[in-house]
Amino acid sequence: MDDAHSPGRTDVAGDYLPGFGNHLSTEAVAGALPIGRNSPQRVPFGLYAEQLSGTAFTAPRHDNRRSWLYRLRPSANHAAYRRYSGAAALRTAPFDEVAPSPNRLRWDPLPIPTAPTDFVDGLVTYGGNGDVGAAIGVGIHLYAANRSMERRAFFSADGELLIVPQQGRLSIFTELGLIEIEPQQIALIPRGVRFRVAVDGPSRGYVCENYGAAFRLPDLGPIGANGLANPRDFETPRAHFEDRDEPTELIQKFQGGLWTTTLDHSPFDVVAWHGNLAPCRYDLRRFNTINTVSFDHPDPSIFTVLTSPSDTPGTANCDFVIFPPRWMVAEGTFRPPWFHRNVMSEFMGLIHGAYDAKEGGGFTPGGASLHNQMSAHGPDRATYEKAIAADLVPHKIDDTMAFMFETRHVIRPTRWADEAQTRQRDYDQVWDAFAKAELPR
Ligand SMILES: O=C(O)Cc1cc(O)ccc1O
Ligand SMILES: [Fe+2]
Repeated sequence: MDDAHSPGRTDVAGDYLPGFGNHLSTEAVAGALPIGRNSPQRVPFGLYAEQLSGTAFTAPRHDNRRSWLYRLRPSANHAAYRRYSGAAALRTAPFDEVAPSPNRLRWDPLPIPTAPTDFVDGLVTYGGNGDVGAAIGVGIHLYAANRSMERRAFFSADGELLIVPQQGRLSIFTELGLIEIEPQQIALIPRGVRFRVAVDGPSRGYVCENYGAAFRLPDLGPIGANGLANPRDFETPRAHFEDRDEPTELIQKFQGGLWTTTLDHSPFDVVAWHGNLAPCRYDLRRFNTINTVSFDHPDPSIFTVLTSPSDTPGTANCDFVIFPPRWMVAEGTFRPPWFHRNVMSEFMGLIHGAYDAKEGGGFTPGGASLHNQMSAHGPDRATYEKAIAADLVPHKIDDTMAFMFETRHVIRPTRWADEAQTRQRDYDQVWDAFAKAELPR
C-alpha cells in the first residue's frame, strides 16, 4: 500500500515552488500549518513543531536560513547512533591519506557496480580540502549506484550536498518534499536534511559536499538584474510526507564518521513546513549564458551558477561553474580555454557530450579531472591546432555540459583517487610535443 500523501501528482511544475532561498509555506494536509506563530501551544493535529537552523540564530537577516517543520514525531525521538560500516570509500577533510599532488590528474568514469549498491554506499571520495571541524572547504565525491535506498535515509551533518547526476534519473525523497532530477539538472540538499534516493537504473554522478557557507547565487555586478542562473528557475518541492510505522535505518555523516540508528517510523513525516531553508533543484539548461561578443575568452567565472563564499571577498570556498552550449563569435581570438595557471584549484566533471578544451579525447562523460593550484593546464594539442587553424565564423558549441568545482584551497586527492585503476597515468601527454615558437632571425 502506498500511503504517501501528496497535494498533487509528482514531477509536474506544480509540485515545486519557484525561487531561490525564498520564504515559503507549504502543507500536505490542509490546516497543518500553524498560522501567525511558529510554535503554538498545541500544533494542529498534534504535530510536533521543530526548527531547522542552517545558520546561527544571529546571522544577519540576508544570510539567515531556517525553516519550521511540523511532523508526526519529533526528530529527537531516536535511539543512540552506532558506527556504520558501509560507504567504505567516503572520506572527509582534512584529507591526509596521501601527499597533495601538484600533478594534473584525470580519471575515466566510475564503473557501475555489479553488486547491489545504493546512493550512500556508492559514494566514492576523490578528494577535497579544508577542515570539516572548521567549517571550511569541500569534499568531492562521485557516486555509482544500481539500486534504490529502501527503508534507509541519510543526511550529512558535515555539509550541504550539491548533487550533479551524469547518468540516470534520481528521485530524492527529502524531509521537505520530493525532488526529481535527471542529468543536466542538479539538486541542493541543505546540511542536516534527511533524504533517500531512488534510482531508475544504473546511475552515476558527482557530489560536492560543502562544509562552508551555503551555496548562493553570485552577485551580477555590471551584468545587471538578470542573467546567469535566474532565481525563479530554482524549484523547491512542496511538503510531501509518508505515514509509515516501520523500521527505517537513518545514517548520518558527522565529522567524517558514519553513524546509524534505526527508527520505528519513517523520518519523512513532515506534514507542513515554512521557512527559507529547503532543498531545491535547478535545470542547468536554463542557464542564461553570457559571453564575449567582441574578442578574447572571458574568465570562466562568467559561468558561475552558485557560489559558497569564504571570509575573503571574491575568493570562494567553492564556485560551481558550468560550460553549457553557447555560440562562439569572438573575433581575432583563440576561442577555447587558454593555457593558464590558477591560484584557485579546479575539479572538473563532464555531464554530457564533449568539452571544448579536450578535442584529443580522454575526458568523457562521468570522468573527472583535477588541476590544482598553479598547475599548468589548458587546451590539449588537438584543441590548440584546431583553434589556431579555425575560420572564425560564428560557431555553436552544442551537445555539451561540463562543470567545475573551483575552490580557494588545494584539493587533496584521497588514496582511492590516487591509486584508482581509472586514473589515467599518461594524462601529462595531452600537453606533449607542442612545436616551439619560432622567433624571427
Ligand atoms: O581548465 C579548464 O578547462 C576550466 C577553464 C575554462 C575556461 O574557459 C577558462 C579557464 C578555466 O580554468
Ligand atoms: Fe582551468
